[in-house]
This record gives sequence, structure tokens and C-alpha cells, in this order.
Amino acid sequence: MSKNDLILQTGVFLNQVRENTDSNMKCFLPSPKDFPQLKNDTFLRAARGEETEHVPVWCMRQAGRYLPEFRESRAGKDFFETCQSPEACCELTLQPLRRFPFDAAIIFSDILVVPQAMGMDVQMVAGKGPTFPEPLKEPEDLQRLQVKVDTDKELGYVFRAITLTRHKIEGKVPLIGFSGAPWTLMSYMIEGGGSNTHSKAKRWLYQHPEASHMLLKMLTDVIVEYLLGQVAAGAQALQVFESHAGILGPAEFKEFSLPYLRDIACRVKDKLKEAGQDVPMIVFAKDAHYALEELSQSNYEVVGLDWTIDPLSARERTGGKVSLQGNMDPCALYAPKERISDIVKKMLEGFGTRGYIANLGHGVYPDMEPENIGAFVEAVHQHSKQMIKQI
Ligand SMILES: Cc1c2[nH]c(c1CCC(=O)O)Cc1[nH]c(c(CCC(=O)O)c1C)Cc1[nH]c(c(CCC(=O)O)c1C)Cc1[nH]c(c(CCC(=O)O)c1C)C2
Repeated sequence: MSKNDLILQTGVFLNQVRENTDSNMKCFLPSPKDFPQLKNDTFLRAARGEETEHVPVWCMRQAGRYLPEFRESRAGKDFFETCQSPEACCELTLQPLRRFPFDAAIIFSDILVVPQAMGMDVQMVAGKGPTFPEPLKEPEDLQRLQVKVDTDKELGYVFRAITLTRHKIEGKVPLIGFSGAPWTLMSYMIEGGGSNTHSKAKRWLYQHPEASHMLLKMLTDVIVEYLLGQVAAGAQALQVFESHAGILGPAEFKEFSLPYLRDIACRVKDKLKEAGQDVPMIVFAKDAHYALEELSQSNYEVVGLDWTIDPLSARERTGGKVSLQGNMDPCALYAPKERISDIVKKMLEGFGTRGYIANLGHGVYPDMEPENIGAFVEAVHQHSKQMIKQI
């Protein structure tokens, strides 16, 4: 063997050692204790309706394709493999914080990891979005699902991502954990992906109400364990996404969504109370303005709002029972910066500065200018500081 061959082989060997060490990295990941002290708790105080020096702000999908560094990190990598890497999730969660003074971070993951944990195959297809090759078609298909999910085993990668990120965030801002709500997850599991009408999933509600409740209950049980696992791992707040609330009417929402949203909050809170923990919970039921009163009495500290609700009437209808989060139309981020500032000012005047967390009414879109997200954050901070000083 020549000297060059030997050097080459040694190099290959060392790379293999490094790769093996990386794949065993979870052994070296930090544990969920001794977290750095929280320096900015504005978001948590606002969630609890306490006084703050400025209105806290974060954006749904703040870690996303609108950031060139996000596109670079994700390039060529499978979406769900990325979700399964604590290091990758941590990096993607921290990216927006390096650019903007957000008051909270949300762990990079996806709501569809829960159906995966229950035994369903979900793939992220480029240009199409999440796809279930074998969606649920008839009630008998429920037998394919895992009823009792060991969340530590099936979703431990999310918990490890949360623990790592909570350490790496260095107490800058709180870290939000999340889950999809039962109805939204059920609709994906039956539709097999995104849909305009959600008619396949809604057919179940009208043709198979009992099986629908059975599935919603199964999902609720997993979600409760999953959210508790996220808190044990280091999540400091929790958001439940009922993104498909708007395709239900008020009666169907009351029967197939609201009871499960309530059950999740009650069971998570009861368990946390036993452990002496108090973690604010946010419910975001998109387009469910018809259910605002009920949502404000469903045991969540914060109700997230989409942009179809007027801030002042949202305050009136929720009667000061909860903090509110939202709700600038994401498309307002296409406006020039001065206009964004004016829109933010009006929004703050409508909501008031107490018990309020500024956010968009839904996620940031991939074609939005990072600079305009910066302008949104700055406008919230600047205007709210002035308003609070004048009180
Ligand atoms: C950035 C991203 C995510 N998911 C998807 C993407 C884009 C794809 C990519 O980057 O490759 C695919 C991805 N995942 C999903 C979709 C929507 C598909 C559809 O119904 O059309 C897409 C494109 C499903 C999903 N996934 C999520 C929801 C609820 C929020 C909402 O209403 O948008 C939903 C509905 C939650 C979610 N998803 C994600 C986060 C964490 C990042 C952050 O918010 O900063 C969160 C909280 C991350």
C-alpha cells in the first residue's frame, strides 16, 4: 500500500467514526434540566394577561422558506428526515431569532408527525405538500392505527429537539411547543393531503359520526401525551393548531372540534398542576370566528385569531377572559414598510396593549421579504412602547 493510499484510507476511517458518532449524537444531547435563565419573559407575561413594557410579537411559520438560510439548510433534504434531526430542528428554530427581535420561538417540526406516530405513512412531496399514500377510507381502516402510542419512542426526536433548542436559545426568549388539533389531523388522515373542500373528511362526520368520534378521541389521547412530553422536554408554552376549523359550520365545530380542544387543555393542565407547573396554552382555530365566545371559555389562556376578525369586536366578544394573539393579514407584509407600520398601529389600538401578543393571522408565505417581517416586528415594539408609556 502506498503512503497516499494509507492517508486516504485513514481519512475514510476517521470520517466513518465521525459519522457513527453523529448518528449516536442523541447520547450526547443535553438533558431537560439546568436550562439557561429566561431573559425576556414578555410573551409569557402577556399570555397571562400581566403588564409588559412592550407588546410581544412572533410569527407563525417564522422558521420558513422566506429565509434564504432556511432554504439553504433544507436544500435537497427530506422534510420529515429534517424533522427527525434535533440538530437540524434546533438550527431552523434559531435562524429567525438571529435576524429579528422576536419575543418567542416555535420549535421547528410539523403537525403531521402525530399521524406518523400512529402508524400512517406521510411524505412531503415537492410542489404538492404533505401526502398520505394510504389515507383512511372507511371506519374499518381505524384498525390500522396504533391506539396506544409510546410518545417517548415514536416522538422522542421532537422532545430531544426541544431540549437541545431550549439550551441553545440561551434564555433569549421562551420556546413554544405545538400540536395539530384532532379535527385538523383527522382531516389530513382522511383526505390524504391538503384539500379545498375537505369533503372526504366531512363525509365521515355525516356518514360515520361514531367512527369520527372514535378517531378524534384516539388523536386526543396521543396529543395530550405528546404535549406533556414537550413540556417535560422544555417547552415553555403550547399552541394547538385547529387550522381546518373554518371548513366546519358552528354546529359541527361544537360537536367535532370544541369538545376535544377543551379536553386537551383540561387534561394537560391537570397533569401539569400535579407537577406544580404552569404553562400557558394557545388555541388557534383558523376561521372559527363563529366560535369565539366558546373558544374564550375553553381553558386556554390565549386565543389566536386569523385576520377575518376585527380586533375590537374580538375583545368585546371574549370579554377580557383571555389574552388574544394575532391577527395581521399575512399579505399585508407585501405592503411598503410605512404602510405595515400604520396597519400595526391600528391593530394595536384595536386590541389594546394588555393581554395581547402580536402575530400574523396565519403563517408567513415563502415569497415574502424578510425585511418586511423585520418592519412588522419593529412596528409592534415601537408603537406599543409609546402606547404603554402614555397609559
Ligand atoms: C416550514 C414548513 C413546516 N411545515 C411545512 C413547511 C414548508 C415545507 C418545507 O420547508 O419544506 C410543510 C407543510 N406542513 C403542512 C402544510 C400545509 C399543507 C396543506 O394543507 O395545504 C405544509 C405545506 C401542514 C401543517 N403544518 C403545520 C400546520 C399548522 C399551521 C398552519 O395552519 O399552517 C399545518 C396545517 C404546523 C407547522 N409546520 C411547520 C411549523 C414550524 C415552523 C414555524 O412555524 O416557524 C409549524 C408550527 C414547519
